[in-house]
Parts: sequence; structure tokens; C-alpha cells
Amino acid sequence: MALTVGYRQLLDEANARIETLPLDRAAALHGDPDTLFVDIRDPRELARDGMIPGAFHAPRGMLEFWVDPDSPYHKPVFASGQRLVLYCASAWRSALSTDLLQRMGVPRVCHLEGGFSAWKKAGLPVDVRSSGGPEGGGG
Ligand SMILES: O=S(=O)([O-])[S-]
Repeated sequence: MALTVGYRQLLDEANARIETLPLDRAAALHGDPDTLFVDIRDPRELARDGMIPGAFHAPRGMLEFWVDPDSPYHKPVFASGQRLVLYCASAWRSALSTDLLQRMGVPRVCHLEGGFSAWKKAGLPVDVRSSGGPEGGGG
């Protein structure tokens, strides 16, 4: 099957348009009240691997609907005006999602270089999350 646009092109185009936050800058911003880390992975990944402490979990499938104030699924945390730092496991999904939110007009959105796997590998703080627990901090 020949696709018109493959995932590589989608990622290249997104990455050319968005801000990728280097790990050291992300670590420095962790705990900043003006910054919200947004974990867009699936719940099973959070339960298995943990998450960045204080991050808000917004599964990628719901993101546009949680962000848009006109959506019946809107989550007020996304209207806080905080800088949003999206992350997934390895920064592919977060690149596409950051591009999408930027396109929607979200003013300060970027994604984490290398994703959660890079964060964890660097020995940065991780919260273990039991399945069925609360949605995470930040709202
Ligand atoms: O989307 S991913 O980078 O977590 S595989």
C-alpha cells in the first residue's frame, strides 16, 4: 500500500514547526507553577512505567476535545494559560500532538525531547502510578 504521507514525513513536518524542549531545560522547568507537563500516553503505559511527578494525564485520543473550550469534554486545566510540555514515550506522538495543539491556537506548547524514556534514563524523578488511580496532578 502506497500512502500519500507516511509517518516519517508527518514527524519531519511537525518537528520543523514545533518547539522541542531539551531534557535539561525540561528538568529545570519541572515544578515551575507556570508549566504543566502533559502525559499523552495510554493508561497502561503509565501503570507500567510510571510518569513525571505532577504531570497531567491526557490520553492522546482525547487531547483536542479536552483542550477546546467549546468541546463538551473540555478540561479547565487547559485554559490555565500555563506553558504545556507534552510528552509520550519517545517523542513521536508528542511531536504530532504538539503540532496539532499549535495549529488549534494553543499559545505556549512544546514537547519533551526524547520523551519519558529519555527523562527516566537521565535519572529524573518518576512517580509510580497504580492503575485506576487519580488522573494526575495539575488540575
Ligand atoms: O510515540 S512514541 O514516541 O511514544 S513511540
